[in-house]
Amino acid sequence: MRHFLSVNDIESLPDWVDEAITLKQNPYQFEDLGKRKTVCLLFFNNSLRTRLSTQKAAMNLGMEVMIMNFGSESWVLEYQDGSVMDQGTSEHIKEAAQVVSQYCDIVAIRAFPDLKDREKDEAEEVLSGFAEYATVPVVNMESSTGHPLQALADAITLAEHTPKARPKVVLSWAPHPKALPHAVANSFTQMMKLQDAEFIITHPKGYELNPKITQGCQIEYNQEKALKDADFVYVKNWSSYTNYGKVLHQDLNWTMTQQKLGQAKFMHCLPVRRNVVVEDAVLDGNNSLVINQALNRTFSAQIVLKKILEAL
Ligand SMILES: NCCC[C@H](NC(=O)CCC(=O)O)C(=O)O
Ligand SMILES: NC(=O)OP(=O)(O)O
Repeated sequence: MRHFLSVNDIESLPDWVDEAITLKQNPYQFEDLGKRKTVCLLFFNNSLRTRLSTQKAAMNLGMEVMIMNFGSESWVLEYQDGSVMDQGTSEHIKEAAQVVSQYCDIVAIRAFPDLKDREKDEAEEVLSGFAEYATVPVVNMESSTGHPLQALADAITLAEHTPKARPKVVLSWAPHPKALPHAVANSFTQMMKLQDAEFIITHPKGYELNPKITQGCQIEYNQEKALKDADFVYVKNWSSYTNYGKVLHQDLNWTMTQQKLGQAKFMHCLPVRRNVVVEDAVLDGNNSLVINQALNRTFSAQIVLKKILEAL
């Protein structure tokens, strides 16, 4: 079965990016491919872009779309094998995943981490549970550890705006009042490893990402040094990985400003906290690509759904 669970499920990043850019010119080219096919979007967490862009992508391919806020509207699921279900969980993932599969041809899932127990989050019980027991392909719409649809949209955006063959791309940590997941930063890093680019990650000490993911990446603790001559600056907050799920500090010296950005293009997956993560002048200026990134979410989802439909 052809699941799309992580950046590793992108067969060829340059080919998929090219295909997405072509599709963007003619989004209805494959409007018959999804005829009488249904995608079921299950949300355990909030969303604006992922929900609407994935729905739009499916509609462009002629698919039917069913959406459910699973976290608030369905039964609380059990994931443990062999558990005695006499506590708060009402239905096992084994039945739920098989049942959902009978109503659709593809199931897409958003399930964020709790950010309390690293081992539990890394086990990806929701996404992996569905991937194990569903009888249809599963798509990751942001899980505990990855957001591959976002990374693919970011690759499309980079390709559309790159000024040179080997751009300098900086992933810069930013302050945030809440403890946020590592998923976006993880998938962006994994995607950048597949690019011909000078890639640098910058963050305060203590905010190191999973070393398995950043292995081989340049890490620079001095933000100013990292940002020098950058072509693209991707800003994102994440909570500590080593001191798992903790907000160590909210140092506003790391907020992205127009002055720090210089001539570089600004990127962020959204939603973004204005004047905490990034100052107004950047978002309201000409170098912000955030709205383009959000548009490209449609085409990253459309490429993924198209590949899956073609393999059904
Ligand atoms: N899907 C894009 C980002 C989702 C999530 N951000 C958030 O939860 C921000 C919420 C807030 O700012 O209250 C994250 O960082 O992974
Ligand atoms: N970028 C992104 O995934 O946005 P939503 O959380 O609004 O879907």
